[in-house]
Amino acid sequence: MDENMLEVREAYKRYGKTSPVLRGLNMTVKKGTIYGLLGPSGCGKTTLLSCIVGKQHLDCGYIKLSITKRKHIGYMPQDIALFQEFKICEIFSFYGTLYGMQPDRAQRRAFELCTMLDLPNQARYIHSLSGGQQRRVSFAIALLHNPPLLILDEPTVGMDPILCNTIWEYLVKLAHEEQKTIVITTHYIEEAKQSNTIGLMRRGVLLSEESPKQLMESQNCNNLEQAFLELSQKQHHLHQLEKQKGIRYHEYPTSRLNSSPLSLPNKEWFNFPRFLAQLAKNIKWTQRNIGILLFILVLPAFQSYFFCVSFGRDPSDLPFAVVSDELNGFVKSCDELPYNETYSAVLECNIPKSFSCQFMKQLERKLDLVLYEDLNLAKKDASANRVWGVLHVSENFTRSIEERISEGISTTDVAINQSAISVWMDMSNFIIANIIRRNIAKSLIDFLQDVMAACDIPRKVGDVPIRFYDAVYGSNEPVYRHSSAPGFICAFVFYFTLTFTSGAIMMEKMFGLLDRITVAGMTKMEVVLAHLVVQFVLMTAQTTLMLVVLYQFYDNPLNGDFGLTVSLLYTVAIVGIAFGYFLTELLNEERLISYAGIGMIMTMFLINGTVWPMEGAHELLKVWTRAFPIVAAAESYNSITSRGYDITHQDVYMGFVSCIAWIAIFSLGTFWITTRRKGS
Ligand SMILES: Nc1ncnc2c1ncn2[C@@H]1O[C@H](COP(=O)(O)OP(=O)(O)OP(=O)(O)O)[C@@H](O)[C@H]1O
Repeated sequence: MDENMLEVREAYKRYGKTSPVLRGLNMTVKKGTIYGLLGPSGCGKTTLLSCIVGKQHLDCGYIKLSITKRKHIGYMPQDIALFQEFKICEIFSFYGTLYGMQPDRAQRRAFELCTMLDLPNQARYIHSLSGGQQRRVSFAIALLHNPPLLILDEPTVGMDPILCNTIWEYLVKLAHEEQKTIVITTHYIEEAKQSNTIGLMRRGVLLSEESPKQLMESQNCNNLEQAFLELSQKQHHLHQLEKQKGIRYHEYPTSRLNSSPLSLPNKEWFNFPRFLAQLAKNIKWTQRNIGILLFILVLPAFQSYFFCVSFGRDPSDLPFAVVSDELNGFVKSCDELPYNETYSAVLECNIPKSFSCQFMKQLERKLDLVLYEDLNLAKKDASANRVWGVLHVSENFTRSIEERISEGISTTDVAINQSAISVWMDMSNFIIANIIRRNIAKSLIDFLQDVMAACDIPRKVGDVPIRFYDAVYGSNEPVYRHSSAPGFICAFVFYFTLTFTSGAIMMEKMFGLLDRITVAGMTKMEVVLAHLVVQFVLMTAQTTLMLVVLYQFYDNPLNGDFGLTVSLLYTVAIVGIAFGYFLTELLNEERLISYAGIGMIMTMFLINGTVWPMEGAHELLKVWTRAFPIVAAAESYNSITSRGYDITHQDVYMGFVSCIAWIAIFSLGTFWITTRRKGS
């Protein structure tokens, strides 16, 4: 092994249940040599390199490296994998810190590489560079710390031939003069001639592993392409023969006895400079995407504002038809009624105009009354959705009301019928229908009290015989918004942190950035902590704005301890972050994560009491609904803010317990999927 930098033995690898990509591959790379790995597209070169640098695990077999630290590898992935919002110099400084280089050394080395690779001014942003220039920056990063082992996945794709030549000359110099070991994949077979060894890969195995000269001699060819063709044909014929004879060499092994991860575990789980570099990178990204930042900051405040001004307020300007036969054929409106007389022989009622007008006066405070003369026309308009309903008052309404008061139980059936107000309503909207019904009933009670007063009877005689004392919690005139606010606030805090976390992680994952920085030595812990710092600052700003809107500008109840309220919101935010990480590991696709996030928040709104109280849910749902993320937290938030409970109350601490349990579940889930993924 002393002579060898890298050994791969009996390597098997497949993705899911598909046919294996690596089928018992063996590879040996000597120290101080260039190893050109050639093969057709899809033969498994990138998969093999990913296993060598530790991005993935083999299913079976092992990889032996004679280096001891991850940072001894210089890795250039196939994807460009660069932070687009960074300047060239900032990228070098970032990777310099990851590799543990002194800033001035990193700068000097960056300058050398930029000159050699003919890169533009280091103050240029990555996104302003051409594809080829970005590839060269990516190549320079792999060389930055002058590592003993270079793993380069197609570094020369799309490059100018002169530059390719310069790069190969440089690689040859590195291998021969500085004893660096280089494993390089390329599609340009001819350029690989400069390698010391060529590995020809096809169908997941190496067909040969020789120097270019030996390879051409052994295949009796005078160029590498022909040699590769010869070997491929031999492999094909052998494969056909084996198939005919029913021999199945290189099948995926049923046991995983030899499977082993890369022999370079990252022992240092946390390194402060690396953490700072990642944090500075996150801050820079946030600063350079100021539009997104402002959107993230202001959106919750806007949502809170819209919630306060639109949610739970009584619908107004609802048109409602009134047909009063007391007026019909006589006058057009109550204003035109000329008289003021009593009809009762017993009572001396001082009736201002008529009782139907008195009732309408109460009702028009709540509804937009439209007077009709014809009942059928009013009903037609209700059917045509022009009014929310029709209210009909009979011709003898005032007289029959008086009779009901004066005659009591001797009131005639005719008077009882004529004193009843008839209503036909559009009940298609549950909330509006119930509010109209409530308003009619309330107006009727107020009207009856007016009648009592008009007839010189104490007002309270017309009162409903029930007395509501001061509310134990909340107000005597409950506002729907107040009871929905806890569910709304908790769901939004959860959702915002979830989207920000998954967005940030996916952005790094999608372009291969996360893999690259991980290979360069960054640990998951450093990535997570750096993200958490930015997330907490943003979350604090978001929550502050949200709370100001909800509690300073609008009168939502805040009766409990403010510190406890904020602590609960932070706990909810951590659930959102944990769920964000979980989704990014589970789904690995931005679109699916968005669907999952939206599905989650919709479900929350349905079951956490925002739209309807949990107590109204089906019995079976009621049993487990509190176990759902954020539902117990919303209940806890309500108990703190509306009832003023403290942490010792079960309703309050169960919110925290539920959140902590979900944080643990999502974190363990993330950990489990991460470890499984590497192996698949
Ligand atoms: N993450 C993945 N999930 C499922 N299949 C994958 C994944 N990555 C690669 N593959 C499949 O594995 C096979 C080998 O892919 P790989 O990228 O290793 O080939 P390659 O030789 O590097 O190809 P190229 O030269 O085009 O880059 C391909 O069939 C590819 O579709």
